[in-house]
Amino acid sequence: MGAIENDPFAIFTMPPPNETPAEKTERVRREAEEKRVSDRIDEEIKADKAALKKQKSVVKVLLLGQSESGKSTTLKNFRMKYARAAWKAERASWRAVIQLNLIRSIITIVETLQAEMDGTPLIEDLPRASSDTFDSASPPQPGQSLPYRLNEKHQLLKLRLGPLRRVEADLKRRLGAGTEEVVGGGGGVFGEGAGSEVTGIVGRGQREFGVRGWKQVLEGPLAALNGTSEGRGGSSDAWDEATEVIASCKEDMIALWTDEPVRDVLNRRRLRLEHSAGFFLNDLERIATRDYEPSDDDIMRARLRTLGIQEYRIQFEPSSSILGNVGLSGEFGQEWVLYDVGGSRTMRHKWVPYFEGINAIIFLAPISCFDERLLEDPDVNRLEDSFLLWRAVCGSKLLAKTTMILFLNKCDLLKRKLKSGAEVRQFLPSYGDRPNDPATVVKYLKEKFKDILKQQSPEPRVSYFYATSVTDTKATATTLKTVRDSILREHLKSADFV
Ligand SMILES: Nc1nc2c(ncn2[C@@H]2O[C@H](COP(=O)(O)OP(=O)(O)OP(=O)(O)O)[C@@H](O)[C@H]2O)c(=O)[nH]1
Ligand SMILES: [Mg+2]
Repeated sequence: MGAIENDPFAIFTMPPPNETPAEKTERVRREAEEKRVSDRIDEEIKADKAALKKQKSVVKVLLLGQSESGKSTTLKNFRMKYARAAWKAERASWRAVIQLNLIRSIITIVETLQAEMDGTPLIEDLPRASSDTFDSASPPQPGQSLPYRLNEKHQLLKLRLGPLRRVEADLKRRLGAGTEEVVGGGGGVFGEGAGSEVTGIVGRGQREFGVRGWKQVLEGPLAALNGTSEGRGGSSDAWDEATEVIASCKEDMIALWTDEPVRDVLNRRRLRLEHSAGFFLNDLERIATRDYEPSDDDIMRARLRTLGIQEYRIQFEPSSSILGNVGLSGEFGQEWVLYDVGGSRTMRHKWVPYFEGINAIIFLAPISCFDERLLEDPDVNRLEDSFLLWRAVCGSKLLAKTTMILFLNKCDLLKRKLKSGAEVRQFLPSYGDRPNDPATVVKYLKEKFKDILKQQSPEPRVSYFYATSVTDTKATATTLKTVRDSILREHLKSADFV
């Protein structure tokens, strides 16, 4: 059989009849060139396909929620469990952040005492929430009618704790360009119209410190500890000086924090430091020492506000993946990118560009703050803000197919708050006469969030709801394992190219 019978297309590639030797040479050269171009195109297509497959095989998760909802803490849990080496390398660097958190609390107390000594009037009740479903007025605080009894001892403590201000400035400088003081502002649930880069607040004597790039910040002190951070103007000696001053102030800090009249003043001024972020005053004995090393729990509780968007990569071990269970191998789904965002209103306009191509949203709704208001907008109840935000996220067309995971967070604080007498129905009238216990509150709020999801989702979608306290690393590890496997399972289902 000839070539044409074997290959019907051979007729198109056969040499022309009566081809001269020169024509043949030219034809062979041309065919070789065409093959080279064709092979290159094939290679490029193959590489593009591989890149697309790799890109599609990467799992992308976005952490959303208002400021102080626990997004960065959830990320820390992920990294502690699944990126152990990087987590360990950063551990020492968190010491500076925790020391700064501690000093901030002390300075807040000193300033509050000063206001009391100066006779500065109590902050008036802030305006009521505009919503008719929430009542943001604070209930009367215990101890409001107690007389204050501040004396020379308090003046003396204030004097002796003065050097902490210098340490605060030093720590801030040392933590570097990645951090800055922040204040509030910005309207709209996604902070629309808030074009400016952050900056502002904070009410009730609290001040906060933000971080534009965790890595920058954490590398700063670490480099300083290693004596290599000339750019940040510091040697480890100067670094140790901060620790030295803090250690030498330990007894005075304890005296201040455990003083009964001081507690009365804090109550009168409605300053509940033990409920606020970055609270370490009950750990002074352990932390205000020369050889303090942060524990995992300390790092979870450390507070550093996120500014902008932070991206973290986690490479899961093949053995720790569910891939084997579903009969898949290779690198599919092992690489994850987690995006941590700043949650205050001025920063929310930056979220939307990240919605595209996201596999799952982990939305943090702190449910203990049913009686609190947004720092950046004191007219808005924090729980109400979470409902509005959840509504907007669930209703986003870009996220129509995204798996939604809701963490009803800060359950530990909810328990403490309910135990101390705060009543949910006082702030959320629709709660009605239901029992004011944590289980009922969690159940009620979970249903509310579920209803919103159902109403707002453009099409039915996969969703999961968890009651969490993400500072509890052990319980969170279990939750994260379930979350990871659920996200991966959905990702595999949608992976039509595998
Ligand atoms: N007690 C308790 N504290 C929590 C919990 N979750 C977070 N926190 C603390 O709340 C503070 C704020 O948490 P972050 O994770 O920094 O909050 P965020 O959502 O990242 O806030 P932004 O970066 O401002 O958007 C930290 O000091 C945490 O340790 C929780 O479940 N229980
Ligand atoms: Mg954060």
